[in-house]
Amino acid sequence: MIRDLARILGPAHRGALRTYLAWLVGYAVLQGVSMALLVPVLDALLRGDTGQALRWLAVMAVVVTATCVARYVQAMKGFGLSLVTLGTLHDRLGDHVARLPLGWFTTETTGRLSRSATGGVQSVTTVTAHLLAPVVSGVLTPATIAVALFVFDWRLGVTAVLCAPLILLTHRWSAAAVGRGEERADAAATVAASRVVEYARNQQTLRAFGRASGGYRPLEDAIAAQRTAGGRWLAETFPKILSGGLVVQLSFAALITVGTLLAVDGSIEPVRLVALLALTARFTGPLSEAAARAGALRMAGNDLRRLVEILDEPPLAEPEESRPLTAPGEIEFDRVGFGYRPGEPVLRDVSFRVPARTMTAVVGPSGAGKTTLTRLIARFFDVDSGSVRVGGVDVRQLTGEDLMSQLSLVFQDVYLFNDTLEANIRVGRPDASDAEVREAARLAGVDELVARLPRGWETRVGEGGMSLSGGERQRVSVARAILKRAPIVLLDEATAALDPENERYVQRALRTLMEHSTLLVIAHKLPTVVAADRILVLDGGGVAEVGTHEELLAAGGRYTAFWNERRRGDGWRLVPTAPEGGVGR
Ligand SMILES: Nc1ncnc2c1ncn2[C@@H]1O[C@H](COP(=O)(O)OP(=O)(O)OP(=O)(O)O)[C@@H](O)[C@H]1O
Repeated sequence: MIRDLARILGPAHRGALRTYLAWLVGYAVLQGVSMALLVPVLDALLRGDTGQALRWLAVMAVVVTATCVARYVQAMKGFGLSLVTLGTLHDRLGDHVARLPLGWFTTETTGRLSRSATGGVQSVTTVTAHLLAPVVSGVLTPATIAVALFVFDWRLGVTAVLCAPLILLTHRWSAAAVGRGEERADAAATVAASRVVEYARNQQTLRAFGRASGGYRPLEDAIAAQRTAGGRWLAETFPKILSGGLVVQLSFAALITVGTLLAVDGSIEPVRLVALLALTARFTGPLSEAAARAGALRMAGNDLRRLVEILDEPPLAEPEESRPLTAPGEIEFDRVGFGYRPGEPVLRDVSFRVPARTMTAVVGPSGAGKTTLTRLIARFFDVDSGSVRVGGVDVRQLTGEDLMSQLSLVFQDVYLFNDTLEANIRVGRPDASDAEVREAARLAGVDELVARLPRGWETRVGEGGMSLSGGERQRVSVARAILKRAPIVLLDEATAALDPENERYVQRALRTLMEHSTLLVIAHKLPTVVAADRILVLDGGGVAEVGTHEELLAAGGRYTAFWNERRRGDGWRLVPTAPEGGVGR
């Protein structure tokens, strides 16, 4: 745990951690020594040797003063460190998460991150503020007392030393059970939390299918599992915690028994025995305190480990500096192999080139890997084999910033910030002039939308853009892309969002984008496919066919079959609905 803490604090604060630990150890030992000094003081007092008692009392006063100073310093340093831990953890988590591959952010990992960044960080800060001191002093103070018992009477010392491992083992056993139980309870709580989010997010779907009132089975199961894990945790750990306390009391009883037997035997004076029994009472007190806090410390240790695990997630390896682009605006896949899970390839040996300022339409059955292609270009994931090149350079040899400056992404899941429409478009290029923002909005059909909204440009769109329709959100996203003027645009022509009106605007926007950029479009609409310079047919994890619409129809292969099938379907129309016509060069 100390190692994890040192790793989180980093080299800048490791010295402070060492100093804190040194003061803590000093305090624990001094506390043991000050307690041990009770024996000669009481011994002298009970004998009636006041002078000797006063001399020992003076020594004790010095040691007690030193103990108080050490206690104060270690407590202040502990609090200071806990504040440093809080700040460092938030900074490091923030920096690290910003460098993680986007593919890392699943519902589960996001839930884990959110729990760790809030409750987990709070729990870790209690380690140096509250938990470590009682546990360390609860072990070291009794150890010092055991050494003193040896000095005063070796037989009592041996009894204490024999009891100590038993006490420590019992405490370790119960703390380990607390830790294991907490891990299970935490895992169940994380699942339950993500199910709650899922339940809230999917209300629309659940209601549409009449599933909202009858309960949501995955959520109920997750809550039941959380309850079971919590109950099991309590049932397993409670007896162990109790037995920890029992062992402490039994050890105290053993020390009294041995002391009494020695007094009966006459090998220890009753007066001395009284003094030694006062010391043995102090032997068990800190141990009980340590036992009480050991479970909490173990839980904080689990939180710490989970944070370290997040910080250990390998970030996207980025070069310090990008390699210069050799073919600006070009996209190339060179024998790319990729799968989301090991042993389950989605793309196999995929090679193709999209020359600069041309338009390529990607078509293929659902699940063929069309979206995956765009994710690899944007480096949400790294390829397993081969290379994806943007502007002639492997995306792994470009910094994240430089890669993103080459790309505009118009994907299905458009996120709109809870801000005005204008601010949402300006995200594309924050330093754009007002006129440029308006022009981009006009080309994407957002101005027509603005005219309909009560507060026009100042209309705030809700969090995640919920107050706009899917098609309207997509128009805002297209306006962002137009404004950004990136050399390459990756566009997913979301079928659901493309009613005839939206489609008209998207087609117009595509024409504008084509003037400056290379376009890779996951195409669902016939006009887009027909207008593309090249069509890439993706199937079975590979490129099945490449060519123009005419070439591919003439070839009579997979595209022709696909075309005929889709032409019969709703999503494809032979005649473009747009009055201005389809996309044309
Ligand atoms: N994040 C992910 N984790 C694991 N598997 C994934 C993930 N995203 C996609 N897949 C799987 O990879 C395969 C290709 O998915 P992809 O979304 O690229 O297909 P697509 O051709 O775009 O499909 P569609 O037209 O239905 O959107 C599918 O089998 C899909 O289940």
